[in-house]
Amino acid sequence: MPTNRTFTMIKPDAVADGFTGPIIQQIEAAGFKIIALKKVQLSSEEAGAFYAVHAERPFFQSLCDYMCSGAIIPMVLEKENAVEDFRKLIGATNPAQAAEGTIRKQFARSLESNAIHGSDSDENAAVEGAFFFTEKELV
Ligand SMILES: Nc1ncnc2c1ncn2[C@@H]1O[C@@H]2COP(=O)(O)O[C@H]2[C@H]1O
Repeated sequence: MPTNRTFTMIKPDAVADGFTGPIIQQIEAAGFKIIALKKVQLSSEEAGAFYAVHAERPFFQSLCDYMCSGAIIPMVLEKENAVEDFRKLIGATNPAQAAEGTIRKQFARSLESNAIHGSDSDENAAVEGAFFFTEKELV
């Protein structure tokens, strides 16, 4: 995946709360182009595989249960400096610490149910994008 791309997913709390439209609107208004988008529901195994890096963390099982509790909207986005700019747009992992105006500040419920994911590096963006989308879907 080119380095001007990042991976995101709108998480089950935000989809269930009806925030998909407003979140996508803010993403596009911030200059990100949507390269790929779909709606899926993860199995417990898929959630565990996606978050394998957190397997030893105390919140791992709860995170997997939450992530397969409802539909999610994975997307690949394109913009110059995509990874860094997108993490600024979504704000801190914990919405209580997220800056005013960020997506998590506006739409997240809690540290776990934090509305949206954003890749933390170009390398992880490529791996995470490939988890959900084929090469043909990422042209
Ligand atoms: N201390 C924590 N307790 C519960 N959930 C967490 C904690 N830290 C991170 N998470 C969740 O784990 C997720 C890892 O990916 P994200 O950074 O997108 O969002 C994170 C939260 O949803």
